[in-house]
Amino acid sequence: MKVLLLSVVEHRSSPLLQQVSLEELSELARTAGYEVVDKLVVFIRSIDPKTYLGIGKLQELVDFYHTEELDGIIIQQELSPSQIKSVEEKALCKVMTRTELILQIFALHARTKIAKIQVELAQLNYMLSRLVGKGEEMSRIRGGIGMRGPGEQQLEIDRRLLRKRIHTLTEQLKKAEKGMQERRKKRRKHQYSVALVGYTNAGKSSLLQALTHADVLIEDKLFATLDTTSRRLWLTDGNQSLQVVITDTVGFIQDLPHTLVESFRSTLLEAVDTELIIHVVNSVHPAYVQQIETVQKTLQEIGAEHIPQILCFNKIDLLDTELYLQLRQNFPKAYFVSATTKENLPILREAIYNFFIKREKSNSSV
Ligand SMILES: Nc1nc2c(ncn2[C@@H]2O[C@H](COP(=O)(O)OP(=O)(O)OP(=O)(O)O)[C@@H](O)[C@H]2O)c(=O)[nH]1
Ligand SMILES: [Mg+2]
Repeated sequence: MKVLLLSVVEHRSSPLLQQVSLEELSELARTAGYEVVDKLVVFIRSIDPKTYLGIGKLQELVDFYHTEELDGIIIQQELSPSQIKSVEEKALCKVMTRTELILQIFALHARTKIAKIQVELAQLNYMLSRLVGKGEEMSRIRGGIGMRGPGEQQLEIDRRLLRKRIHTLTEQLKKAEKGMQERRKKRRKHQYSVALVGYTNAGKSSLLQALTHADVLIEDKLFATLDTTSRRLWLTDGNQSLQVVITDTVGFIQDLPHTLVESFRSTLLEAVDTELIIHVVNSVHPAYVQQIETVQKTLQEIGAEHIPQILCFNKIDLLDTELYLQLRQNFPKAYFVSATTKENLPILREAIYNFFIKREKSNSSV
């Protein structure tokens, strides 16, 4: 499946960031199984209401890439349904937005019943929001008065069917979540808990495996993990020992589609409803600073910003010495580990241990 990737931007602001997010779009496309023939940033003076990127630019792309021979074009920006239709008519191939691509990956990777329901809900809500937009576009064309056209009647039917299915799924999800919460509560009783949180592909599952020898899915793909996995972790300082439950979670991404955040909110909240968060960072990613910000923002969005965090830079085996020293200087309180070589994992274990021991002491002294 051959695709062309486009990011259409109005200003020439921060070309580096444009490049990084295009690189991420490319990773997303690869994860979904597409072959990327080319990726480019298209600069425009202003958004064209009909085709978004403007008919001239579009024609250039169609001629240069023979888009009719491609399986699709994936666009970083959120085009309206009518803009997508216009581009499709001109390019003679399917056009998809980044949101749709992410939804597709989630659908591909969902394994448990609960994840499957959550993904379908997110997809349907996205479709519904697009249909609502379509209705508005239509009524604008009609000037707001007059008879209902056949197209609009169909829209009404589609909308009603979507809403019905959304309602059924929401009920199913509520039931499944309740069961999950109860099971987890039982498990968590009298147990210390930690969550591994971070940008997608940071190495959260690898760390869980390295720390607990759990058999979890690790892939060089975005959103490999959609279901939360919990494992036991034994920590000791030679005298005293304690058991901690450590949970792997779904990764975060910049501009995570709103409907996905909504659908996964309860799972995420459940997963991070712990005493401690280990925020895992891919230390060799060129945009690691933005990735840290995105994770903090998402934690805020789900109401988990108050939970104490340990910042943990992973993949240090790939870092050159200079960068490593620089990072250590910039983040003096952070931990620097490698899930692959297991470097510094004992120090991380010690930090987790100390966190709970300290808390225990302060609790008993109150
Ligand atoms: N060199 C190196 N590679 C690592 C390290 N940790 C993880 N990786 C690789 O990074 C990729 C992503 O690892 P995962 O553990 O699946 O990452 P994740 O954060 O769970 O990703 P998602 O579940 O997709 O959000 C895999 O190819 C791992 O082999 C590390 O310390 N060093
Ligand atoms: Mg994972």
